[in-house]
Amino acid sequence: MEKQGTILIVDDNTDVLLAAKLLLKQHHKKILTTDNPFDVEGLLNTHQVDVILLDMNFNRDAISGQEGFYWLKKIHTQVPSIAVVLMTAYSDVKLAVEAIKNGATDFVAKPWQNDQLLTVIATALAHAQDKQAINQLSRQTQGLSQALSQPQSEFLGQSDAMLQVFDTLNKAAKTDANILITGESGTGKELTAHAIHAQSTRAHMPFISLDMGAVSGSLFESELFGHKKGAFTDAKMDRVGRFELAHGGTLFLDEVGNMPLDQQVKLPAAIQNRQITPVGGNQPIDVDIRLVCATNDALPQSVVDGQFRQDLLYRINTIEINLPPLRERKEDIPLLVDHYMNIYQQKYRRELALPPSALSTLCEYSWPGNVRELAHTIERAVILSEGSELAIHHVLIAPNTPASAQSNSLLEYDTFDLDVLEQRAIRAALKHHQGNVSHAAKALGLTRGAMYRRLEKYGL
Ligand SMILES: Nc1ncnc2c1ncn2[C@@H]1O[C@H](COP(=O)(O)OP(=O)(O)OP(=O)(O)O)[C@@H](O)[C@H]1O
Repeated sequence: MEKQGTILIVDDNTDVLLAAKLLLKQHHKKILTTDNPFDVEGLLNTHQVDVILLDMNFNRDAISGQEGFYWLKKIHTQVPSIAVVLMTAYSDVKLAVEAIKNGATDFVAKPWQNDQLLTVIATALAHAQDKQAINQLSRQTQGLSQALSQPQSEFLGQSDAMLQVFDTLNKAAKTDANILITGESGTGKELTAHAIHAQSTRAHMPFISLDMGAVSGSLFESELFGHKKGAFTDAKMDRVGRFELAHGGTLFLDEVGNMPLDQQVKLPAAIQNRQITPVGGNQPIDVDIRLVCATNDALPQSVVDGQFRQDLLYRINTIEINLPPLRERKEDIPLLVDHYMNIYQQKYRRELALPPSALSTLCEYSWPGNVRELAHTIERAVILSEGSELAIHHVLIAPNTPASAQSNSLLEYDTFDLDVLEQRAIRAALKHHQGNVSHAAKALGLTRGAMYRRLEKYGL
């Protein structure tokens, strides 16, 4: 077995140091020794020590062990995850208990039994490694939750419809009410979910999201509630579900309308009771979450069609925020164009003026892909414009033609470029299905994943 761990032995008796070193070096990767506890601080600065075997008395006549406690405290202030095993020739149970109470991992009496010392050090090493792993995970989680809870971009709007959205959002964000966000693809549902989290009292806690459109049928329960090792063939170890990960924070279920009916059964009770049971487990776990869901499906209709449970809809839509399509709030277009021009001019180091004719073309266009499409259109225009003005005629396909004519242009074959034809088909399908990506993908014979890859590719 590969030797592991760096052990530091601190004892004023050099015979003890030598004996312990000879024994431990057969089992551990690196052994450091010092007879002077004042050296410890420097050693910890230069080495990644996992375990310290620390004498409790350094003055010949001292037998109280208080010195050991002093150094123990100092070491933990410097490196909290280090495991410290205290040793003394004057052992007694009281001292052992006090050592543990003061944060020692274990205690050995001198002279030691070799087997006993090896076991104590091996256990302390495992303990230290667990602590290091937990520290690393908690740092990761902190970083992740900070990154994830950052609003991805500014949330803009000046139309009456968007002012109404902001008003509802401000009122609802402060409560723990379940919120359902509806709207076509690209209208800003995910952005809204982030804004809710950022304005809630949970802002410093995790924002955990799950795209229900991307989870395969049999894995829903495990994704949401976690599973216990052995719960099913592939469950090789315990797994924490999204509900638990979001504890204290916000759980965002995107594309909630894509959840298969048979997988919806356990969700209403979990939401109602804020309690989940991992697959294969029998202990319910309390979870303190704020639930935000989003969909571009008309869920009441899905209920009528027998595709969505009514009790689930009632649980998730305490407050509903509907994001209107961009074509219904054209007053927002100049603001958004300005915003994305700033972003992309900075990104591509360009300085372009926006001619009034370009702005009016942008305002007249129907934006089936909503704000996402607008952002991508501006980005392409900034890259492709050759003069000192933003030129949009390259990037907006037949911008002034009405939507019906745009889809007919498919039949005219003014080009045989497959990419252009594919783009047009996707735009037409999105238009036809009011921006509903799932429905458009289905109509085009694509999976949602393949559809999203194409939307990304074409910047739609
Ligand atoms: N009001 C807005 N202000 C600024 N940017 C916006 C706004 N609305 C949407 N966006 C931007 O448009 C893009 C699409 O937004 P988002 O992903 O939130 O839409 P969505 O409704 O969740 O889409 P889908 O249903 O396809 O997942 C993002 O880059 C987002 O930052």
